[in-house]
Amino acid sequence: MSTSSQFQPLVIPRDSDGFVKSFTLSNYNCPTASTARAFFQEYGFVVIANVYTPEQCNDTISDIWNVIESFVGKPVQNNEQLWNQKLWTRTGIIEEGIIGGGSLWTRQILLNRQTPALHTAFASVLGTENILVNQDRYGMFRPTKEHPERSTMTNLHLDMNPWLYIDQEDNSEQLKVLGELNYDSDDDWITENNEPGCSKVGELHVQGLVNLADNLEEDGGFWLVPGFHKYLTQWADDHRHLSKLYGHFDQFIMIDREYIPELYDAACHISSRAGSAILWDQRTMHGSRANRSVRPRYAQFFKMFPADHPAMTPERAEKRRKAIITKLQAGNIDPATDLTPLGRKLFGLST
Ligand SMILES: O=C(O)CCC(=O)C(=O)O
Repeated sequence: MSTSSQFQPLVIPRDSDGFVKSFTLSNYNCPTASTARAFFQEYGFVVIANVYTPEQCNDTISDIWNVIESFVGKPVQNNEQLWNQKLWTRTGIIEEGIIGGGSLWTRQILLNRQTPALHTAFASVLGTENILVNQDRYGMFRPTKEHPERSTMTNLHLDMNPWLYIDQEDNSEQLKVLGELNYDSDDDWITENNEPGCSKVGELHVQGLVNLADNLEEDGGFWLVPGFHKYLTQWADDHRHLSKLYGHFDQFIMIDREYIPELYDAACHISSRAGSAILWDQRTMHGSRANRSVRPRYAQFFKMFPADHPAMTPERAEKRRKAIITKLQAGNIDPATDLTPLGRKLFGLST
């Protein structure tokens, strides 16, 4: 008989419009940053408001459509009839509403990564301003109210392997995987995201997204099990039988409702306003709900991590730097003039 205690999901504070409580940060040292960090530690996530300006949200939505139209090969933004399954299979991971297969490298997606308020949000939660930004993709969920077949898959997952996380004695596997990255494939950037090391070392890993339009529960999008980050090690130990469904070294674990109905019942949609960032602890069971509304859901995904992480050897940092410079050039971005000093640091081009 299991002696483990039962997980009690937390109730999330919301405002009168149904949006989850958010924090506005003026800088890394402001008193609200400590309050936001305490909220993150308690709930496993935090919403930071006003990270992108309304103009930046609109420009980024336009960029998402440019990317979609480049994938499908014709203009579709203004004709919803064309947002059909046949065309959409060309846009990325259609079941999860992800635009792009590996990471994306447009001018807008790259320049967004040097947004000072985004840096402040991650720095406040990570407890250091000396951080690097990853390279990732966009999310776009088509409206489904009149087209249920366009729905994404409501899912819960972890961008890590919870059983490796609790069973490993040290971070040697993480150091090996990250040390072997050559950054010659767009998928390498996703591999970089999903190596949190082991529970005994206990690093904090923080993922995030910015919602580009107001995002209510009926629009679908990001949801999570509040407070799960503190329960992950016990949960992984109690659910070892599920590990057989995955490869030993898999670092993306999506779990169907039939195996964890209690977590699907406990998961909450993190409704937030346009321009808000949602940051979450990588140990938190999370994913997305399907859209049920007449509005698209738009988002950009992130991870940031301390620049002085032991796995960032000089050799790896140099390969990463060269790969980013090549991509910046392809995106018509001159690091000297288009990136800010903060941007050059975040991209790992200067210390
Ligand atoms: O907001 C979403 O669409 C899901 C994001 C997510 O699960 C992730 O980035 O790991």
